[in-house]
Amino acid sequence: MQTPHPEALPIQAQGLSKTYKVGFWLNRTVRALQGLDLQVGPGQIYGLLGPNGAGKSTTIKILMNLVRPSGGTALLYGQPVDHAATRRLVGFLPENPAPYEYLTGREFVTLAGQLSGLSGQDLDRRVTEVMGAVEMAGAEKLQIRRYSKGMVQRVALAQALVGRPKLLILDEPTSGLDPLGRRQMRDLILAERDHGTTVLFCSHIIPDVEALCDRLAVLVGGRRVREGSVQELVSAQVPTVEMVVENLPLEKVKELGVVLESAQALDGRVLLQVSDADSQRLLGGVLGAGGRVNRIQPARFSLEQLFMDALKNSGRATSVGGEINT
Ligand SMILES: Nc1ncnc2c1ncn2[C@@H]1O[C@H](COP(=O)(O)OP(=O)(O)OP(=O)(O)O)[C@@H](O)[C@H]1O
Repeated sequence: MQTPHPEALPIQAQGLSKTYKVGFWLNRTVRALQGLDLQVGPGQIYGLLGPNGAGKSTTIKILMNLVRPSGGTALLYGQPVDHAATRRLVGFLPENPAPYEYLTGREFVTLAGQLSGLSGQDLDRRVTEVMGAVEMAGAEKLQIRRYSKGMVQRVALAQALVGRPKLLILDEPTSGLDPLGRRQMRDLILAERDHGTTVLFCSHIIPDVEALCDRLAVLVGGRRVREGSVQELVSAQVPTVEMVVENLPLEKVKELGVVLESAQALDGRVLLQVSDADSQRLLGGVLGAGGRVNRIQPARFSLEQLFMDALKNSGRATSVGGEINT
C-alpha cells in the first residue's frame, strides 16, 4: 500500500473547481469554486478568509473528501484526499459539529480515539489529555445534549485532536463562541502549531485570522483574490490618509473633484479617507473652500481594509458564489 510522503506539502491543491446544481429542477448552477490553487507548508497556520458563500467550506469539504471537485486536484501529503493512511494524519472540526447527544463528552472523544486507532491505556491517557487541553475535564461526564454551544465546539475540537493529527482542518472554529471562548480556541490552535501541527482553518472573522495566521488566502466568489502572509498583504496596500473636516458640508467636499476612498458626515464633521498621493490636493481644496481641517493622519493598514478592497475590486456587491442559469 502507498504511504503518505512526509516530505510532501501537507496540502496542495491546483485548479480546484466545484459547481453545484440547485433549484427544484436542478437546472441552475452555482459555481462555488473557480480554479482555486492552495499550498500549505508544514507547521504553518494557514487561513482561508472570505465572506459568506466565498467557497471556504467547499474547499475544506473537498480536502476532507466529503465533496468531489468538478475539476482540479487536491493532495494531502502528496496523496489523493481519499487515501486512507493519509486521512489518519488529519483531524477535522466541521462547521456545525453535531456529536451524538446521548453520549457524554468523554465517551464521544473516546469513540473518536478508537476510530483513529488508539486503544487501552494510551487511549485513556490521550482522552484525559485532550479533555484537559480544551478545558472540558470538569464536564466530561455530562451528556452532550446538556452542553452549551461553546462546550460542544470544545469537545468537537478534542475529537479532532485525540488521534494526534499532523494536520488540523478547522471549519469556522471560533464561530458562535463568546469572546473568552474565542480567545481560548485561538490559544489552543497556537499551542497545536507550537507542537508542530499544521493547521488550515477558514473564517470570516478578520481579527481571528489576523491573530493566528502565518499565511492566508482571501477568497471571493470561489476565487483566490489575495495570498500571502498578513504582513505582506497589509504592507502591499496603497497608503491612505484620514482627514476630519469641519465647516464644509460633504456635498461641497465632493465637488472638489478629488477621488475619495471613503467619506462620511458625522456630527457636523466630515470624515474622509484619501490616497496619500491625493491628500495634499484635498487639503488645499478644503482650505480654499473655507473648510477647517482639525485632524489628518495616516490610516492604519489593516486586514479589514484589505478584505474590503478585495471585495470591492472583485466587483461583488454581494458575496455569494456565482450563480449561472443553464
Ligand atoms: N450542497 C450545496 N448545494 C448547493 N449549493 C451549495 C452547496 N454547498 C454550498 N453551496 C453554494 O456554494 C457557494 C459556496 O458555499 P460555501 O459554503 O463553500 O461558502 P463559505 O465561504 O463556506 O460560506 P459561509 O461562510 O457562509 O459558510 C455558496 O453560494 C453556497 O450557496
